[in-house]
Amino acid sequence: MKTGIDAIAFDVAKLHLPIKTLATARNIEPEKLEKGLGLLKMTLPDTHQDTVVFGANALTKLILDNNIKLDEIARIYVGTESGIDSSKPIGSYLISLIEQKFGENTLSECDVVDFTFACIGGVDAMQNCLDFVQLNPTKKAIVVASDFAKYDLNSTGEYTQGAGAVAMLISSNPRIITFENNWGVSTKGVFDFFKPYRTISKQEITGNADNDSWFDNLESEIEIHKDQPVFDGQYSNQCYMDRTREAYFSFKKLKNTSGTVYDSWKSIVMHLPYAFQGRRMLSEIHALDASTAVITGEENASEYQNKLKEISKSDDYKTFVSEKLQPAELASSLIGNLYTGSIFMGLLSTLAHFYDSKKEIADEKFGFLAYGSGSKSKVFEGTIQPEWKSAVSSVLLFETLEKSFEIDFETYEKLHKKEQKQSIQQPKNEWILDRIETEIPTLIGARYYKWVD
Ligand SMILES: CC(C)(COP(=O)([O-])OP(=O)([O-])OC[C@H]1O[C@@H](n2cnc3c(N)ncnc32)[C@H](O)[C@@H]1OP(=O)([O-])[O-])[C@@H](O)C(=O)NCCC(=O)NCCSC(=O)C[C@@](C)(O)CC(=O)[O-]
Repeated sequence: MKTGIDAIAFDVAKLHLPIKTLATARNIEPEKLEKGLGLLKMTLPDTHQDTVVFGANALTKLILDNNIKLDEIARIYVGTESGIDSSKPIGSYLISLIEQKFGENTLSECDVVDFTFACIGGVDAMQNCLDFVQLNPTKKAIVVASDFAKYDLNSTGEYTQGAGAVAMLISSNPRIITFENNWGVSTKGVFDFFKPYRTISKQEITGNADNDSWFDNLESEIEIHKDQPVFDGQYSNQCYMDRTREAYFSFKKLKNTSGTVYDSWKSIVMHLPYAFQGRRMLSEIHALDASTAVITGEENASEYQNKLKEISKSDDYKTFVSEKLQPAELASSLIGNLYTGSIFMGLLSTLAHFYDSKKEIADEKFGFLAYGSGSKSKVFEGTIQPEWKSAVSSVLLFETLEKSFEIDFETYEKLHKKEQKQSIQQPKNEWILDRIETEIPTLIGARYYKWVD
């Protein structure tokens, strides 16, 4: 029995800062960001938006565009690394918002949970839902991948920021893509990128050592939460390359083939923290799995790196990139990193590209290379289904991204520092964060959302 993605919808932050504006303000050559990393815009949440809002908007679109009957949905599994609570999952918020709009108890028998493993949590949620549908072919599941990729000002991650969500209906006999049950996996516990609990000593804040209560905090250390990660950019690239290579060859072993795996893939969809990450990282796999050996593994470290550089500049590799990788990069250049949603946005970008250019891709195989810091990679493949075009015709990806609203650098910094209190754009036909409780002791921090027509 076939299982896979039957329908897909997205919601991306509607504000953007042109990368050129950021480059100029930060004294970086714009060509480095545009031509070196493939960045054109970075999207940013408005003051009324957060991870719940993006997830709920994508989920609402998925339900409305595809006339989904909520009593058929057995589970909604969320991939996110931008949780807003250490106990209550984003999934719990999504249930209450969808019931607010579609009727009380419409999802009361639906199983929900969040999956967190940096950018790969959405793929973990999907794999789990595929297994579930395989066991329960009459049931359907929804996967929502929602995140806000926020980095410190002036950091090397700053130009890769982005925000939004992708929602997908997982079913048997799906219209868009079916997945085979071969999952190459590579895992290693590392600190390439993470969001630790951080503390500041109360003494540093108050200037005295007596540990008096400070805003009801009795502990001598004050915990702070930051959306921005602690990370080592170049090391994270190395971990990405190592895990992806290992998962790719583990996948090849599962397929029990001696042929070049990527040759059987029409398109390759990778986790893209920025548009050109895939093309910058894949030259090694391209060489190692080539039908005629280009690198032997006998080279010393610097010879090996030089050879990879040479390969990445070769005509053969450039053709490989433009044929197999570029369609997935298109949306990423206009959005930035979506963390868990990035790989699914890459799929949507590829589908929208072939749809807009009127190319038939039914029965073609797509390869997926997922990565999450911390670190884990999963490599798997899927086959595009005959009804893919009708299933994506209402998605209007590039048309929607074109309408994004440009902001200036000053507004960007105010939003980043949370100094901007008023919405930049009036919300319409979407969820908004209405308020956060500050008074009632048993509800402190509770977040309330509402739909705006
Ligand atoms: C990714 C890095 C490290 C990049 O770091 P960087 O310092 O911005 O850039 P770089 O120096 O590594 O590379 C710039 C490229 O631009 C080129 N260049 C230079 N000047 C010019 C010019 N004038 N004209 C044209 N090209 C130019 C230059 O040659 C080079 O291209 P290459 O040849 O090496 O491919 C940085 O952006 C960063 O720290 N990002 C945050 C972390 C990150 O995204 N890591 C990626 C892997 S980890 C991951 O994907 C997981 C993640 C991050 O999504 C989190 C999760 O899992 O939750």
